[in-house]
Amino acid sequence: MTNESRQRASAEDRDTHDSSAIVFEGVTKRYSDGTVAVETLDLTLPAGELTVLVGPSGCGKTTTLRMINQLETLSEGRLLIGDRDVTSVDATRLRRQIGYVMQHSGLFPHKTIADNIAVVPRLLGWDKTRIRERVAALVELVGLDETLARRYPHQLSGGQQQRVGLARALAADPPILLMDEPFAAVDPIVRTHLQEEFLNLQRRVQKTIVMVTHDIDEAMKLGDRVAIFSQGGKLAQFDTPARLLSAPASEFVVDFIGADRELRRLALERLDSMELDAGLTAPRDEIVARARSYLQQAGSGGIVVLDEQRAPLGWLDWETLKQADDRARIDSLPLKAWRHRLYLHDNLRSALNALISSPGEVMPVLNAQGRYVGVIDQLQLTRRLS
Ligand SMILES: Nc1ncnc2c1ncn2[C@@H]1O[C@H](COP(=O)(O)OP(=O)(O)OP(=O)(O)O)[C@@H](O)[C@H]1O
Repeated sequence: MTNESRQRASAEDRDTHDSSAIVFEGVTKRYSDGTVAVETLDLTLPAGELTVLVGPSGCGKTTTLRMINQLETLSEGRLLIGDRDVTSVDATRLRRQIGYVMQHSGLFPHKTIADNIAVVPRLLGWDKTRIRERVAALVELVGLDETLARRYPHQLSGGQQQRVGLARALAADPPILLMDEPFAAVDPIVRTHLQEEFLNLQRRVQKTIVMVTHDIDEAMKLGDRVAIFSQGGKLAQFDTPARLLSAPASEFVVDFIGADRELRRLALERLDSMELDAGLTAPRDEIVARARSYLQQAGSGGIVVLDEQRAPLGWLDWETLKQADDRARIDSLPLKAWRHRLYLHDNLRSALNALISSPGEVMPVLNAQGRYVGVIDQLQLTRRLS
C-alpha cells in the first residue's frame, strides 16, 4: 500500500465511523428472475439507534439488510452510509466496518471460540496481544464464561453460540451492526434473556443497528424504530413503537401488529409516567379499631400494611378486620401477600398482570429502595387504554 492510499484508506475508515446513519434513496432490488424483492425504498436509519425491519415472510427484509454491506447489489437508487455511497466503497473494506450476525451463528466449526471472535481483528492485522485482550473483553461483554473460549462451536449451546456470533460481529468495534434474526434459533426463555442483555449492551455501545425479525413482539421490544414491510418489498410504515401503536398508517399495519395492540401499548409505558393514588395504608403497629374506621371512611375493601421502612407487608381485607379484636395489632392478623412486586420502573402491562393475581383491588408500587409510593388499580389502567 502506498502512503497516499494508506491515508485515503484511513480517511475512509474515519468517515464511515463518524457518520453511521444509513440512507436508502429510492432503492429497488430486482433479482435476475424478475422478482422485485424491494421496491423504491426511501428510508433513513438514524446513527446510534436500533432499527428493526419486520414483516411477513418474503417481504424483502433480508435483502434490504444485505444491500447495506453489499452482499446484494442494488438495481436502482442510492444507498448511503453517512454521506458516502456504499457502492463507491470497496466491499471487503466496507464489511470489516460492519458487524454481521446471522440466525445460525455462522461460526467456523474448526476454529475455537476465541479464534472465531478474532477473525476480523486478524484480517485487520492487529498484533497478538491486542487481539487476546480484545477477545477476553468481548467474551465478558456478551456474558460468556471465559473457559468457553477454548472450546469449539459444537461444544456450546445455541444461546451461547449466538453470543459468540455477537462477540465476533463486535470484534473490531464497527459503528454498524447488521443482525438477521439473531434470536430466532434459540428457545423462548433463552431468547427473552438474550434480548434483555442485548438491550443493556446497546445502551452501553450505542451502535447503529439494523435487525431483521418476523416477530412483531421482538420488534416492538427492541426497536428504537420499526420499519414494517409488506409483500413486494414495500415499506408500510417506519416509526417508533409508540407511534406505530397510536397512529398505525394502514389496515395492514393494524393487522400486522395484531389484536392485542392495546396491551402492547401498555408495555411501552412505565408506572412512573402515571399519577399514582396515595392509597390507604396503615403502619404494622396500628390497632384493629382504627384500621377499621379508616376503611369505613374510605369505603375501601382493604388496606396496605407497611413495616417500619414503609415496605408493604401485606393486604388486610375488610372480612379479616371485621372479625378481629378491637385492640389487636393489625400485624397479628393474617395478611395476604402479593405474588409480584411492582416498581416504578415496571411497565403498565406488568402492572396489569400483577393486578390480576393481586389479593386486593389495588397493587402497591415501590420505589427502587423497595419503599411504598402509592397504589395502582385496574380502573386507572383501563382509563389509560381508552
Ligand atoms: N437470490 C434470489 N433470487 C431470486 N429471488 C430471491 C432471491 N433471494 C430472495 N429472493 C426473493 O425475494 C423476496 C424477498 O426475499 P427476502 O429473503 O429478502 O425476504 P424476507 O422478508 O427476509 O423473508 P423471510 O422472512 O422469509 O426470511 C422473496 O420473494 C424471495 O423469494
